[in-house]
Amino acid sequence: MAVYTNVGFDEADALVQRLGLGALSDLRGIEGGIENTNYFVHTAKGAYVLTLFERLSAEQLPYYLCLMQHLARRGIPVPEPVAEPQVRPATGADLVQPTDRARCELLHFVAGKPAAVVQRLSGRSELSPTAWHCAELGSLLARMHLAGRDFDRVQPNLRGLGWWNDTAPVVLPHLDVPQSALLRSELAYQNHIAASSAYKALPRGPVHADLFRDNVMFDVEGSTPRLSGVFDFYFAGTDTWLFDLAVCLNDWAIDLPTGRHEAARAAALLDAYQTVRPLEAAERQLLPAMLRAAALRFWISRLWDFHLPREASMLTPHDPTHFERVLRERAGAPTPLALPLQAPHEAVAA
Ligand SMILES: Nc1ncnc2c1ncn2[C@@H]1O[C@H](COP(=O)(O)OP(=O)(O)O)[C@@H](O)[C@H]1O
Ligand SMILES: N[C@@H](CCOP(=O)(O)O)C(=O)O
Repeated sequence: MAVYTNVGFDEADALVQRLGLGALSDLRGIEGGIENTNYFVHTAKGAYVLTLFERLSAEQLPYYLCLMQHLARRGIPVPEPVAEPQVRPATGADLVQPTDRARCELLHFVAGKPAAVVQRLSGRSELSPTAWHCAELGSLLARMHLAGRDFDRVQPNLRGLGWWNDTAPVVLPHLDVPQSALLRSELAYQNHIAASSAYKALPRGPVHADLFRDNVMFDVEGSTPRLSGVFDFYFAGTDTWLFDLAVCLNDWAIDLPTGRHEAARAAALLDAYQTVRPLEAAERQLLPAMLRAAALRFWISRLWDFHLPREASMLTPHDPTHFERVLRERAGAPTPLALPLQAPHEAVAA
């Protein structure tokens, strides 16, 4: 469980009442998660999740909360944040502008921390996905990318290349010689890729950037699992759609003990994605590089969380060696997927 900040019953009750959700009947710290403080909240009106943001600032949060609202309103199964009811002034003269109002309405403060209350999704995560689950995810991911095209806010992926470059020197002292060599060489490779014209041509928009198995829920209808929702948008940002796809492939379509690519699940995910949005030539070309980028991103963040842990009541950091293995696999097998990945005329040009 990651509970960095304890929230009292009365304080949570005051918040949900203010949001028009009725009286609080149950408040429980959530097991799982590493980034923020999360509680399951039950009120007279239903089931919600209260999140206290431990690292993100009140200035950064409207991007994530408004993105969730935007996607939910376009039919993507995303928990919609609960807005603060507006107190209407007697005259229209001092009404706030819609953008500012949206920012204030979705963001709350609890125990001195910025906080949000979102709908609780039904279902459960599937940690041993089949090709069927991967196809459900692939289709949802493509629909989510398309639904984000008219989202009007821009905020970079805060765990993107700049963060990797800044954080590598912080974790390097904790690594042995082969690990340091891998980290340095992969970072150099990713900086080279990011400067290429092929990379600059990649389509981009708001991406989830952390769509692991534990951030997706499935309901079972009869014997058929149906994706019921995706959550935890707090690593989202404006980035390439391909990076988002690579994050998913690296978590949903690998053999976990070895980190090796698993062909049937990867094909199911990719086919379902491409049924909704076919990949462009530059994306097919750079998929192997983005699979490496996605492995590097989570290797660095896991190293950082592991070697520089934060204070929490209970916290189980994720194993960094997993993504070291995935990265070695990806770097050693540059075209693991059944796609025409690199036509001769599409070589990466710096
Ligand atoms: N909207 C939601 N609906 C249902 N369960 C949720 C929701 N948000 C979070 N959870 C539960 O809380 C856990 C931790 O949430 P997560 O967002 O992954 O935390 P963190 O951002 O701290 O890593 C999840 O594994 C899930 O069980
Ligand atoms: N998914 C990341 C870490 C972020 O944790 P989450 O619980 O917020 O998804 C990882 O596995 O390293």
